[in-house]
Amino acid sequence: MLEIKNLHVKLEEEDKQILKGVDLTVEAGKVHAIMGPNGSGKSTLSYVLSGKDGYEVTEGTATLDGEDILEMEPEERAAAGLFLAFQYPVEIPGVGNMTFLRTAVNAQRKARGEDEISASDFLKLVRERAASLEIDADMLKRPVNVGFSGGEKKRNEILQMAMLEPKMCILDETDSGLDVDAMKLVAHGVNALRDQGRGFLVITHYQRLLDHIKPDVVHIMSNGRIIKTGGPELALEVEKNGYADMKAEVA
Ligand SMILES: Nc1ncnc2c1ncn2[C@@H]1O[C@H](COP(=O)(O)OP(=O)(O)OP(=O)(O)O)[C@@H](O)[C@H]1O
Repeated sequence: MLEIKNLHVKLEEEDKQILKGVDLTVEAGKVHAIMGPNGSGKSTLSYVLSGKDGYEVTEGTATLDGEDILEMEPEERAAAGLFLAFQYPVEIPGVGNMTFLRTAVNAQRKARGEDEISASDFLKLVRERAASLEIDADMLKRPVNVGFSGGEKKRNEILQMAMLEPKMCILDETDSGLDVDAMKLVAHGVNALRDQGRGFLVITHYQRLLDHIKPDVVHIMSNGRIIKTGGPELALEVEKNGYADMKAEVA
C-alpha cells in the first residue's frame, strides 16, 4: 500500500536535511506506529507525504498502491486515498463544519467519478459518526475547529477521517491533549475503520494510545531515520527505558 524508499527531505528555505533515508512499508490492513524523540522528523514525514509546502525531496520515493504520490498536488493525494490527521488542527473561520465535511466528501466522490452523496444520506452518516465520537450537533454547525478545545479538535480530525474513509490514514500525535475518555473515543473511531483494505500510520509519544489501538508494527525514528522496527513490545521498551539505548546501538 504505502511504500517509502530511501526518502531524503530538506527544508526549502534553508539547507537543513531533516529526513535522511526513511524506508517504510505499510501494508493494507495493518497499523504501523512511529515513535521517536522530539525533533526526529516524524511530523515532517507526515507533512511531506500529504504535500505540505516548504520541503524538498532530494532523494527517494513514496508510492501509494504503486502511484508516485510525491508528484501529486495535496488534493490529488487525498483523492488517491491519503489522509492526515494534523498534530495541530487548523481553525477555518467562516466555514461551517458540516459544509466542510460534505464538500470534502463530495470532492473525493467526484474525483473517483461517483455521484454526490444526497443531503439526507450525508446527514444520517455524519450524525451517526459524530455521535460515536461524542461530537454534538452544535459542534457540527460551528465553523471548523473555531473555539474547539484541544481535545474537540482532535476528535473532529477523526470525524473527518471517518467521513472520508481514506485508504491510508496518517495520525500525527492525535492523542496529545486528549483526556483518558477522549483517547478511548478516538481509539474506538480508529478501530472502527480498521479493515483489510486500509492502512494506518500512527505517530505517537505514548504507549498508552497503543493499548487501545493495537499496532502490528512499531518503528522508532531518530535523527531522520527509522532506527529500529519491531512489534508492540518495542513501545513498552520505550516507555520503560526511553530512547538512549536504541540511539546508542546505531551510533
Ligand atoms: N520550517 C522549519 N524551519 C526550521 N526547522 C524546521 C522546520 N520544520 C521542521 N524543522 C526541524 O526539523 C526537525 C524535525 O521536526 P519534526 O516536527 O518533523 O519532528 P518530530 O519528530 O515530529 O518532533 P515532535 O515529537 O517534537 O513533534 C526539528 O529539528 C525541527 O526543528
